[in-house]
Amino acid sequence: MFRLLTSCWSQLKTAEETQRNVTIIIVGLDNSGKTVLVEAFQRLLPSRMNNCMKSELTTLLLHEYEVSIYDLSGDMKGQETWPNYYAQAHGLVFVLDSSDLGRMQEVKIILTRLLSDKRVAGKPILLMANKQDKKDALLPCDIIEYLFLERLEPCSIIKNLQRRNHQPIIEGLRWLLAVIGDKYEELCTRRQPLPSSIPTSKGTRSSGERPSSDSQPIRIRASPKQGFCCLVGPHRGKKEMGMSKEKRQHLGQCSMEARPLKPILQKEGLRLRPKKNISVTFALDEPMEEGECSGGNRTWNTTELCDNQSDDLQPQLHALKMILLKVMLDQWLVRKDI
Ligand SMILES: Nc1nc2c(ncn2[C@@H]2O[C@H](COP(=O)(O)OP(=O)(O)OP(=O)(O)O)[C@@H](O)[C@H]2O)c(=O)[nH]1
Ligand SMILES: [Mg+2]
Repeated sequence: MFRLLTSCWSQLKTAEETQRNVTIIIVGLDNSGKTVLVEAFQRLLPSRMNNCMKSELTTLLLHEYEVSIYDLSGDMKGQETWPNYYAQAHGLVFVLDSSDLGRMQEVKIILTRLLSDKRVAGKPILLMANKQDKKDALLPCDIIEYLFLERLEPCSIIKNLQRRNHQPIIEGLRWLLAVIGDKYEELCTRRQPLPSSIPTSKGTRSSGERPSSDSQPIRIRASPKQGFCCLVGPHRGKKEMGMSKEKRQHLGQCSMEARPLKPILQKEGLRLRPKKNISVTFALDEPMEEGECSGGNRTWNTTELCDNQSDDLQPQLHALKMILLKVMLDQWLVRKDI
């Protein structure tokens, strides 16, 4: 009996010792689906009530991680508070509404601003292209093209509305945690506590209030096998690969002209450069050629999901709800050009 108790105790201690506390912030424009995403996480994973009752904070348990997730508001007032959380975060999730073409330029600008922040540089970011179920949604390769994401991890996940399996968003979170886990010590040393008082905006999470028409919980079905590469691989037609003329025109009608991120960063005195000896999986750089999709000429670092791509996915592409684009931001350095 004593031995049994000792063994239970030592197992408990080991579990405690190996537990890692991770902080993730979820950002993106208002109405992009951040809160819905957190609610989906809460449904899928064991969560913990927070004593401090901060409405924007959710604590989830996944494997050896205790994950504190801050769901930050995306309206103008909320965006002003984001920088307060950067130093505390181990990693970020950026959610964008793929169907809101009129705000794609705004997405690009805030993403640029985000990536330029020294407190964010080197931290992993999971980019989620949400609302793929909407008929006007930009295809993932269009988003890559528009945001000038040159390359993506091929293990990105596609969500399919038709099947009842939420596993992919968990896979996305797992990916983020795995990257954080790899450089946990380093990320921890960079962390700073939250400022004691952060002005709140209306957008702190309030479960339950959802505007009517779009009110669908996330239903994501695709298995991790449905890798991003099946959307952007060379077997797709050129027309599908590039942005349609109408969409380009629509984007062109936005109040602000689309500009590559690199010049924006340079104008702001910032420079992107790849780390030496590391294969780059995500680059913010020059725009691609017309009709060329980032997947067309990429060299995949891993064959894991490319091998799993399936042609029978093709008819379902427009029914996809959400796509996770795993962005290896940590393989790029953003630094002040002195
Ligand atoms: N059609 C569709 N609607 C979605 C999807 N995800 C979220 N929505 C809807 O989009 C609206 C906004 O979602 P929220 O999660 O509140 O957006 P948010 O990013 O938290 O917005 P802020 O808190 O204002 O920054 C809600 O009506 C959701 O039901 C999706 O994948 N497809
Ligand atoms: Mg919200």
